[in-house]
Amino acid sequence: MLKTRTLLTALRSSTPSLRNSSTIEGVKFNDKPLEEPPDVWSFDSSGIQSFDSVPGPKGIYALPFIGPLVHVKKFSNGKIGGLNDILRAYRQAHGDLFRLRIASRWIVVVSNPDLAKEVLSIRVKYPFRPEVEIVKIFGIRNNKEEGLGTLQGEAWWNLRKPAQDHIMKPSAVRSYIPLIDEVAGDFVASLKDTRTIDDCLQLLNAVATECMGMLCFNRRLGCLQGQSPISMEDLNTIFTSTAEAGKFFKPYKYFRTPFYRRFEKAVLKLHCITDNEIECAVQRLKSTAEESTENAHASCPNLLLSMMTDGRLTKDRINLLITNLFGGGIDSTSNTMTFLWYELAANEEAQKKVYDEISDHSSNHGLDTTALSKMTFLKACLRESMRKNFPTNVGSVRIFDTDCNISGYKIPKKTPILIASNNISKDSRFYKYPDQFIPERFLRGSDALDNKTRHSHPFAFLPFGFGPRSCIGQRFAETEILVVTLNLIKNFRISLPSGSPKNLESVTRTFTAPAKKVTLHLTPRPGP
Ligand code: HEM
Repeated sequence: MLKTRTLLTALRSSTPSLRNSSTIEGVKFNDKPLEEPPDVWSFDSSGIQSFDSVPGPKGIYALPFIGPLVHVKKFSNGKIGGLNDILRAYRQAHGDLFRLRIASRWIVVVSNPDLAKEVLSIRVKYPFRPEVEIVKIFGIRNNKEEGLGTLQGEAWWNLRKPAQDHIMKPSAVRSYIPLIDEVAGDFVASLKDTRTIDDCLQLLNAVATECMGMLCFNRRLGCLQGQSPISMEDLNTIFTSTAEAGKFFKPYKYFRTPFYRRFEKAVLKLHCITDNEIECAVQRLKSTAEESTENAHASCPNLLLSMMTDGRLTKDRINLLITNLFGGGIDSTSNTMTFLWYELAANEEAQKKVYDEISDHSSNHGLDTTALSKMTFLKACLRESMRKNFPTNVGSVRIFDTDCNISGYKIPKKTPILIASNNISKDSRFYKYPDQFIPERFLRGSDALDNKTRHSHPFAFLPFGFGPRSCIGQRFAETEILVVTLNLIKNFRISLPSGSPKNLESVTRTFTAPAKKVTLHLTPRPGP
């Protein structure tokens, strides 16, 4: 808890000797040298097989540019299907480790949890994720540094380390529970007279934006009353464009195409919104600090303030980070929550168990932190929903700057290695009955299930990635989804319109989204 005096000290502190410091009206920021990340990986190359022996397409299918075109045709019956379908077909043809051409480059794909573990356990100083070209080009054309998701090397680490110290600490996330609970409570109250949610995702976008407003700017943005500062259309443009921009032809590299211009406009708007919000948040902090008595703000968790007073980040980098968090935290959670609600609506029995669990553990006096930790079945439902409706496109990609040994093959440095997590989580070898919603898979001690049905390999399910480059917002996202869902199910029984399919079809952009509008019916539960 931050007391007013601490706030004042933090806001007034200034150290003349700090390097790279900049100021927001008297608030000092600086870049302190960071402790070095751990060991660099090296391997013994004796006795391993060459890269050419890695299974994969041969002959015409292995040719640069031509290969990808013909193999897409071959493996998808002439249709350019989803990348996951193509990877599944490749796995069936070549096994769990194969290489294939994307344009002129080789990439290596691993499709089982043991191989995923092998790749993700390679410890390097700065894990490298492939660049997103359109983001890079935007940065160059607008003189803006790249964000956490696409920065590399030491620059990435210098941003990631202080950010994760503040965002990933369980105590930091716990302190946001009452604030998320407040948003969730208001949301559920706004549904009092609603019997049908026409477009679930649209509504959840507003809830997720409101929650991110609390995390990033410490203020209620008013999204539940239709006052969202960012339009969902702009966020859609950003995420759809980053997914689309990776495709074969990239004219936006050379010209400001209409596609690129739409992307640029949406990202600039996002920057403008966060810059403005941060400025206002700093002003609010200053006036709070100048008041002599303690008030509500002083005892609230405050990510922005803790970063400003931490001393390792400049003002520009804090703005960049907050922009990443705000932009990255909306689409991801709203889509994931929509799938979870669909599953609960489609699976009456699971929903009843969630309701019973909520009735057993929650009270009417706000959400108790320990109560949330007891909602094990609800958590299992979330995980099972993410397994079945995997939230991201394909899976994590890693690139190493030294050669490495994967399963006895030498993988040359700089070769992207893709962990096909989306496919692994739906592979019947690791999850029997993959199309069925069986939350018990993720319950500890669920001995009634056999090993093939139960979740039994930690690397078979990686919706947030793994390791130092994993999702920095994981804890916040999970907490938000659980708290909002808990509030909904506590107050309403949810169901699908008659004739709805059991499984919701999806489209993959950066985050997986429902292919069609999701409509839900609400039946109020009896009061306490
Ligand atoms: C259900 C919701 C979410 C899912 C499924 C998700 C998933 C992911 C995944 C798979 C990655 C890449 C991991 C890897 O390469 O190994 C990632 C990275 C990232 N996520 Fe999330 N995410 C979610 C919510 C959030 C939220 C709420 C925030 C912000 C508060 C956030 C911010 C980020 C950032 C900044 C990165 C880049 C981290 C880095 O490269 O160091 N995410 N996320």
